[in-house]
Order: sequence, then C-alpha cells, then structure tokens
Amino acid sequence: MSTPAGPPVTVIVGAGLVGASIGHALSGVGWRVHLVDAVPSHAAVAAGLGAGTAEPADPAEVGLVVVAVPPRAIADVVGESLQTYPGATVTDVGSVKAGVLDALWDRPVDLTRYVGSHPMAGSHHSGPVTADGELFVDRTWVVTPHRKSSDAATARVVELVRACRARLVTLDVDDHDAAVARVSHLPHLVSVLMAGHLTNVPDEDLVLAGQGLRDVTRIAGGDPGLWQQIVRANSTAVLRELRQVAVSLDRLITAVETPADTALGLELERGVEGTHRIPGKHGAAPVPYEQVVVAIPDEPGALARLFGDVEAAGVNVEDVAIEHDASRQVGYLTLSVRPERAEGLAVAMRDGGWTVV
Ligand SMILES: NC(=O)C1=CN([C@@H]2O[C@H](COP(=O)(O)OP(=O)(O)OC[C@H]3O[C@@H](n4cnc5c(N)ncnc54)[C@H](O)[C@@H]3O)[C@@H](O)[C@H]2O)C=CC1
Ligand SMILES: O=C(O)C(=O)Cc1ccc(O)cc1
Repeated sequence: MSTPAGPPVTVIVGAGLVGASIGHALSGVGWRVHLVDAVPSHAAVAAGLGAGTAEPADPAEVGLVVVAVPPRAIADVVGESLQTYPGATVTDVGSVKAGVLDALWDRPVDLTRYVGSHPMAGSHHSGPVTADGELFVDRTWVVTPHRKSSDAATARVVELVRACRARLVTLDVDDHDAAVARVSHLPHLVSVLMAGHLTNVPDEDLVLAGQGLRDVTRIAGGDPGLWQQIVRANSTAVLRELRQVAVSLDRLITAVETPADTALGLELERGVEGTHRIPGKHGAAPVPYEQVVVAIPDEPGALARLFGDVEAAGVNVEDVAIEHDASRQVGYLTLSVRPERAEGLAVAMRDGGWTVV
C-alpha cells in the first residue's frame, strides 16, 4: 500500500485530556482527526469543541492511531488498533512504556507499526473539556522505538510530535521508565504525601496557607485512579526512588535535630542546587528565574488590565501560572522573569496599584 503524501488521516482513541488536546493541536494544523472513546459522549464533546470529528474513519485510509486511554487499557487498545487499521502506525501516550511492550511482544500483531511515546505535559484535570491544543508546545515528548519498530513508523510518530510543536527526545523504553520515575512519578507521590498531611491540619491553620503550599501540592490534585495505574505500572523504578527519599528524610530529621547549623544548611543548599538543575524552556540550560506574585481581585477585566501593565513595564515574562483562592475572592498570578528584571517588575506593579505578594 503506498502512503499518500501530506499528514496522515489520524484516529485518536481516548478523547480525554491528552487525546482531545492532541486532537486540537492536529486539527489546528490541518490534519484530519477522528475521535473514538469507550464513552461516546467524550468523543462527541471533544469533537464539538473542535478536536476533530466523532464520525468513524475508513480503516483503509488511516495512517496514524494515537492511543490515549488509561494505562491499564493501553496494550489491548494498541493490539486491537494494529488489527483494525492495517496501514497505520500506532502510538500510545501512556506514562509508562515497558509493560505495554511486554504485554504486546508475543501477540500475533504487526509490532513493526507500533512505536510508544509520552508527552511530558498534562495537568491535574481529566476529560475533554479542559483539553488544550497548546498543551505540548515546547514541552518534551519522548518517543520510544523498540527492536521491531520500523523506521517509517518511528518517522510517523516524530511527525506527530512536530505537529504538536513539542520537543522530541528519543529513548529506550526502560531508560524512559527509570527517568519518569525520578522526574514525574516520585514528585507526584511526594506532593501527595504533603497534601495528604494537610488532612490532619486544623482549618484555622490552613487559612495561613500561601503560594508555597499551593506550589508543592498542586500535582497531588491529579486523578487518583489514573495515578494508581501509573505507579503500579512503574512500581519497580518508583520503589527504588521512594526508598532513597526515605533515607533522605531520615537524614533531614537528624539535621533538624542537630543544634549546629551545618547539617541543616547543607540540606537546604542541596534543595537550591536541585532547583537549578531543572532545565529551562526548550530544554535549554537551567535558568534560575525569579517569581513575582501579584494578587488579582476577582472582578471582570482585572487579568487583562494586569497583563497590560506587565507589558507596559517592558519585562519579558518567561512563564505564567494562575492560582485561584475561592475563599478570599482573589487570584494569584505568578510571573517568572529573569532575576535582574524581578525587582523592576515588582516596583512597576506596585506603582500601578497592584498588591505584590
Ligand atoms: N493526565 C496527564 O497529565 C497525562 C496523561 N498521560 C497519559 O495519557 C493517557 C490518558 O490520560 P488522560 O487523558 O489524562 O485521561 P482522561 O481520563 O482524561 O482520558 C482517558 C479517556 O480514555 C477513555 N477510555 C478509557 N478506556 C478506554 C478504552 N478501552 N477504549 C477507548 N477509550 C477509553 C475514557 O473514557 C476517557 O475519555 C494515560 O495513559 C496517561 O498515562 C500522559 C501525559 C500526561
Ligand atoms: O501537571 C504536571 O505538571 C505534569 O507534569 C503532568 C503530567 C502527568 C503525567 C505524565 O505522564 C506527564 C505529565
């Protein structure tokens, strides 16, 4: 079968947060996208919001299938897709890779057409309503070819990554799983530990919570059902990391117990050093941005005015995050800027009448 030129007709199985976000990104650059979901209303909602069509595709025309279902269902859906779409490359976007390949390895399916992948972007929301076509822009997207993958199939998945404007990283499946245990799964569990600890904190103490607490607990809000599957699928690598953290926690306890400042100082310095190791945007060398946090009153037009004032201050904003505090009718806009511009931005914001936190 000859492959037609141009973007492949694409089927996305699983029209949730990640699947529908891919649908928006691809539809936005002119790809023909068909959405399929075990819950038909998810495909219909995603299609209604512009992520593709919920009409079925002609299997003979399909050149790419993207499987974006929960981890436990991935191997079966990939296997079925290889059979249903005989000319298609099949990829999945699951957070763990080795178990999927192991489950498929001895099945009577054409694994030359399967190449796993994993966009390192998402959120603590799920479902098609919060999908975002810009979700993957400048984010890492790992592609994990295996011994049986054809070069053509790998090239097709790379085309998908490029169309979503993500940054390609190619890795072996086991290396991928070890890496995500360290940079994604362990951080999630540490955030869960901290957030779970809050269930014992009295309400009157929680009123004092600031941006720091929100920062360390944000990802703990992710779907427990999804995260249970992710941690189970990568339990060997995750356990290795958790045991190291248990050792570090004991060391920290000893440091706090010790009256001399040296040991605690070293622990705190180690933390600073770790933050500097996280790469900056586009995978560039880490840049130690500084954060300017501005309170936004919960009133129409406030955010637009604030952005207008930031622009007028002439400071290049490297990253933006918004948190909402429903109890106090206020939001917080965190602006990440180069350290030498932080003071100037804070002054300009205060001069403009904003509260800088
Ligand atoms: N949530 C995140 O931040 C990220 C998630 N991932 C991976 O992406 C995959 C999807 O996650 P989300 O989009 O967050 O989940 P989601 O819950 O938003 O969407 C999953 C969708 O799959 C559908 N589904 C479930 N079983 C199915 C089946 N057998 N056949 C067809 N459809 C089925 C569900 O109805 C739902 O619409 C997971 O494997 C996850 O590990 C990857 C990167 C980031
Ligand atoms: O919310 C965030 O910051 C994330 O990092 C989301 C995320 C969740 C699961 C993944 O497999 C990859 C990325």
